[in-house]
Amino acid sequence: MKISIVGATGYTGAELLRLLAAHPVAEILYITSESQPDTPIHEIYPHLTRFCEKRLASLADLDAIATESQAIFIGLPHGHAMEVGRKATAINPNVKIIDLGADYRFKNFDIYEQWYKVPHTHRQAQAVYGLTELNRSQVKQAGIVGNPGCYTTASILALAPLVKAGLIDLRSIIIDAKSGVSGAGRGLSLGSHFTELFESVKAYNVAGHRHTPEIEAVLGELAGQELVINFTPHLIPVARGILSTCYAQLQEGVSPEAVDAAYSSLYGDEYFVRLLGRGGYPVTKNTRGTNFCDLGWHVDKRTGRVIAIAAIDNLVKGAAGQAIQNMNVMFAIEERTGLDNAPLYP
Ligand SMILES: NC(=O)C1=CN([C@@H]2O[C@H](COP(=O)(O)OP(=O)(O)OC[C@H]3O[C@@H](n4cnc5c(N)ncnc54)[C@H](OP(=O)(O)O)[C@@H]3O)[C@@H](O)[C@H]2O)C=CC1
Ligand SMILES: CC(=O)N[C@@H](CCC(=O)OP(=O)(O)O)C(=O)O
Repeated sequence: MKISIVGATGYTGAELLRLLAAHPVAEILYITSESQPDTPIHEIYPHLTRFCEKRLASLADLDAIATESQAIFIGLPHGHAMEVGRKATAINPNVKIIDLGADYRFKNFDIYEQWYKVPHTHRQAQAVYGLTELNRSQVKQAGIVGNPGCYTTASILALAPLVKAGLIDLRSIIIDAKSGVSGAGRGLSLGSHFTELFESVKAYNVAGHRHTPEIEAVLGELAGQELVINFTPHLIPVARGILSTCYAQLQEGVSPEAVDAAYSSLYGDEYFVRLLGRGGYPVTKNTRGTNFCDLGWHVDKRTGRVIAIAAIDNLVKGAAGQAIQNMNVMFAIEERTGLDNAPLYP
């Protein structure tokens, strides 16, 4: 399996390199950076010393990258990935693309343009949304995968069983989610400054975060009808981890056992979804550095609401891990390959 990573100097690129170092089948051909070409990657990320000491190439090498690779992971800001995807697939129509950003996540390009404020220049209707547990059979056939966002992975996994089984009022969904700061990438900004973050928690992009239309599109497809949600993200002073707490009104007469059955039926056989059951409390630390999503749910008899909670590592199940899970599925490699490590604890 010959693969390359475009945008290897970002946090998701570095996490791909960390995880792929333990992948017995993937051979990394090219890794790229536009700001630091020719630099050995372990000089930028010393934790990769002995695991990946490759010198960075750049997009000037895209002809060779596209021709020689079977798959290209793209870890670039939105708007840039689709240009790389467009050029790479023109050079080699057989190369598979796994984009970690938003450019291939939407079937409705108007919604993408409305929320991301850039024109969509590679409109591939056949691109597959890479939430592996929900779309495995399509991922298997895909040439291009749009890997989901981090908040969306946790929130959709928490709500999908309830939506799919028709157990909740679709107009009542509220998602309250918290993310570690690596979710914002490696670039410097005032918001990710230690003194701004430490000993503090804040909400941001209330009623306007870009993961809102992504969650609505996927849950709407599962429900077979359009829906709208409230989604409020929060920044917390940790490096990794997302905790997504999701609320919805249960339909009249839905029993707690019916809620339990919806979760077991969708995820009972899923290795990377660990069901903590009714009354379970997922903890981000238990998923740290791994591709697991831990799920627990509660039924509040007083309010008639169900509260579903998901914990993931934003850089793994929320990005690089799920991207490798998708690569494994696309190339008929056992799905856990390179991803079956225990969490670092405490
Ligand atoms: N961080 C997270 O938890 C998650 C991130 N994502 C998405 O994955 C993608 C990568 O995120 P992340 O790794 O966090 O981002 P970073 O900001 O950490 O890294 C961005 C990467 O893109 C490159 N880059 C930046 N600007 C340009 C440009 N104009 N042209 C070409 N390359 C550029 C940088 O390379 P260099 O400067 O060396 O050229 C770097 O390798 C984004 O789309 C993000 O939204 C998705 C899920 C989770
Ligand atoms: C903490 C933080 O800033 N998180 C990022 C989401 C990261 C992610 O999943 O990004 P994309 O969907 O854009 O690929 C944010 O809120 O924009």
